[in-house]
Amino acid sequence: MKSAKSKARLNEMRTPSRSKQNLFQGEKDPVEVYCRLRPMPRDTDIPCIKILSPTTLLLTPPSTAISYRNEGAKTMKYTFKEVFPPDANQQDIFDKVALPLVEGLVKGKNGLLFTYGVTGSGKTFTMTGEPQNCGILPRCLNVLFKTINELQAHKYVFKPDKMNMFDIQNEAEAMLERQQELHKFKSNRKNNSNPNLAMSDTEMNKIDGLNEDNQYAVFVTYIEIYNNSVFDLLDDGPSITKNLQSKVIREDAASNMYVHGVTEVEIKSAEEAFDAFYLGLKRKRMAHTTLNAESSRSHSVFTIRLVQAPVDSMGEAVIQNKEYLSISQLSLVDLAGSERTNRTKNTGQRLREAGNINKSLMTLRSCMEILRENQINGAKNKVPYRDSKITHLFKNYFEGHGHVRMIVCANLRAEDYDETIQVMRFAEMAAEVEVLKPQINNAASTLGLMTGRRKANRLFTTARDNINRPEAKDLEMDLGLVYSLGPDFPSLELNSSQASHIIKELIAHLEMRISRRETLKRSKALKDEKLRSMLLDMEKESMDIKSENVSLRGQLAAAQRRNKALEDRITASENAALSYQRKLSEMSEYSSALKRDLQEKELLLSQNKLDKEKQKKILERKYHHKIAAEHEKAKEINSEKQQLQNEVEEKENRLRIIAQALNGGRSDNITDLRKGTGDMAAQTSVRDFTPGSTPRALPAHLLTPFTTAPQTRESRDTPATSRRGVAIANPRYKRSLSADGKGWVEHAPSKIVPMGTVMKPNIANSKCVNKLTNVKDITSSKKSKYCLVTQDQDTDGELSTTLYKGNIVPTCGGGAQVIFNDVEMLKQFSPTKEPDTSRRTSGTTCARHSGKRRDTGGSPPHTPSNTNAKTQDGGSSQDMRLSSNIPYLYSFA
Ligand SMILES: Nc1ncnc2c1ncn2[C@@H]1O[C@H](COP(=O)(O)OP(=O)(O)OP(=O)(O)O)[C@@H](O)[C@H]1O
Repeated sequence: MKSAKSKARLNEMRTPSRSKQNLFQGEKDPVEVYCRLRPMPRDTDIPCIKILSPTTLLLTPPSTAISYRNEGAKTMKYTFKEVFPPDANQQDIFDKVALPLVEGLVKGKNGLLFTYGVTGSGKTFTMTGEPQNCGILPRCLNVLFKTINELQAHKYVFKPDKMNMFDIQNEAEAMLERQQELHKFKSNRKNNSNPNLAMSDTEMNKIDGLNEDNQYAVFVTYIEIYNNSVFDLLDDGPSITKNLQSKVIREDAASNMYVHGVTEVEIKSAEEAFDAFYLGLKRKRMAHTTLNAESSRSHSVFTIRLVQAPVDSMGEAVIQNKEYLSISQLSLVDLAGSERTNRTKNTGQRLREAGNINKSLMTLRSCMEILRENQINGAKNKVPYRDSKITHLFKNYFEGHGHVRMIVCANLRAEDYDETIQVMRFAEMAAEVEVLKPQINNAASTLGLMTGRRKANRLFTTARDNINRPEAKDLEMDLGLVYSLGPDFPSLELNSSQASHIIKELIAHLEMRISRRETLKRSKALKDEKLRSMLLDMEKESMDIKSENVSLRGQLAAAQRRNKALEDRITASENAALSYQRKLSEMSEYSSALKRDLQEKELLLSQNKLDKEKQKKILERKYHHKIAAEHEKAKEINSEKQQLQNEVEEKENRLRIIAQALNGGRSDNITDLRKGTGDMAAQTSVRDFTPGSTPRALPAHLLTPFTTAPQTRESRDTPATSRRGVAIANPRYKRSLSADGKGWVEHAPSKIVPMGTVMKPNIANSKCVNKLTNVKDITSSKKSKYCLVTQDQDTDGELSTTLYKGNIVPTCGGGAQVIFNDVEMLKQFSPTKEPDTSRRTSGTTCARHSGKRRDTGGSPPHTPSNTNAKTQDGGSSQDMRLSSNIPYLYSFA
């Protein structure tokens, strides 16, 4: 119930249309209006159009639309010749809308196709298309050239006369112009091609029903109507954006409208046509609006004119008569988008553009309306074609003869509803306008020329060429009249009584003809048989060839596949090689940078080397000087040493004399010595020599540090103020050597080097101590000898053990003192070392130095460990760390 109601309401709302009777009266055709819906730009968009059937649309106003406010939610239904859904492809649209127009074009009919719709609804997409998805225009050119391909006249045979008509030139004139053009082309070659617009040859089929007895030529013009001025897009002059002259629209002798002085280019192939189109496209004014980033702001008109003229009876050259020319044209129009200026928010130039666009579309609309009214009511209202350039130019289509088709492009989305509804109304109204059916001008038929003459001529030429070929020499050919039955009939006039002989003659003639006919029949039958068998052979051969062809095709396809694979591999390897080359060049750059670095560093290095050599030479020179100086000094020292040695020897001799004197009690000797030695005698203390001990000569350097002042017997009893802390030995308390037990106190280092490596004396009846902490060790009556053991490494790296031996003498304070009187050195030389001849004695040398010293308070002797010697009566301890190996006196006061 509800659906019936709404259906009734829909019917009510449909705009008034004329009855079918009116539409198809007489020799007129209505304007055919198609609708193409473009896919919605965003998934979130809400549609306002629904496809009810392949020809009908339903529009529902959204609540935001102006018409919703005025009329409420009234749905509108619109009918078209066909509705193309959003997923319709370009080929479908071309086949259904444009192909019939191209067919009409080759048959001499005019056609007009325009796209109409709001901005961004897909007009340009439909007309031009996109790379790899061509629109109507490239497809029209493609199919046209595929159709007329071999039937084209040579270039410049037809030449525009600048007044919308054409002249016909003979072959010589045309050739001259071609040569001139070739010359110009070479010097001024430009490439405007856009390969993306070109289509593959296999995509299009050719049109059937072409008059093959005509020669054809294609001319194109491409104009733009911008701000109601006409501009030539194929003009090779100054750039379209600079100071371009607008063109005027004129009427030619046949009352056809045309753009005066427009560049009309003769095109010989689809590629040339694309070049021309692309050149024009580049020049088209494009501007951005807020609605569409690439919106065209002008109407563009691409016109294809096809000129055709019949060939002569020989089927070769065009008949040189303009009257037989047939000119048909197909105009493909991409109208600028209609838009609501308050919605686009355009200002200034853009606002003016929009105003002009809308005005021209409005004029188109009112022209259509008035035309329709005139056609319906028979009124003769003036149609305002001249109000706008676009309507002015297409006046002929509406008043003259031609097919007019329109594609209405529409957006499904609700936000475009208000504009879309206007477009739909215009489309509905345009569909009711009628145009006269185009007439076919077949001037050639009035010439009385046979049809198919061109083909016949071609076949004849081919056959003649074949006969002249050398391989056709042996071919059996019957080029004369094959089936003649003999001479002409004798006279059959029976005008006398002897006519019977005429009858006999006739009978004989007829019999002869009959027999000849029989012969011919037999020969024909034979020939037929021969031909049949020949045909059979040929058929067989053809079958063989076909099967061979199939297998060859298979092989070819396989080879092509292989080739393709190889090509792919080659491309891949080329790419890889390229990348390797890049890497190689990078590496070589890097290596050359490294080499440069290396060279710089080598340079620096050699510089440094030179500097060092220089310094070395300087140092060597200095060193030589120093060595020489050292030699000099050594010589001096040696001589000094020699002198000193002499002195020491002399002193030793004196000391020996003193010792002898002491032992022998010869005081006179002492006196002599004192007299003789002066200071030297005073430096040596006689009291330090223990009776019974073996006097030994101490080296001078061991003696000197302890003898700072001459000592006398008196001064021995009273210690010098500087030696106040040191106990004085009291010879009265001295134990006799024979009485004591000759026990040894052996003061050895705590860390003794293992016996295997260092010499160590074996002292019998000894007590070994590492530290002298207990005074009883030396004051006990059993120990009268003291031996201090040190182990050390000499300057040659040899280890030696030194024994400092002495007697323990009790002091008057109850303590004890040690008087060193012997030094024993045990050394072991390594056989691998360079022997020191001065010291070596069959592998082991014992150096023994003896001497007696009286402690004079000098530096304490060296001990292998830190030794604190405490005095017996609790006196202060003494640090005995030493810096030399010289034996001293231990004193325990
Ligand atoms: N049927 C379609 N399928 C896919 N994309 C489309 C279709 N129609 C239009 N488009 C896309 O929509 C955009 C606008 O289309 P187009 O430029 O053809 O609009 P227009 O009506 O010519 O605009 P204007 O009037 O401003 O020139 C383009 O990017 C185009 O690719």
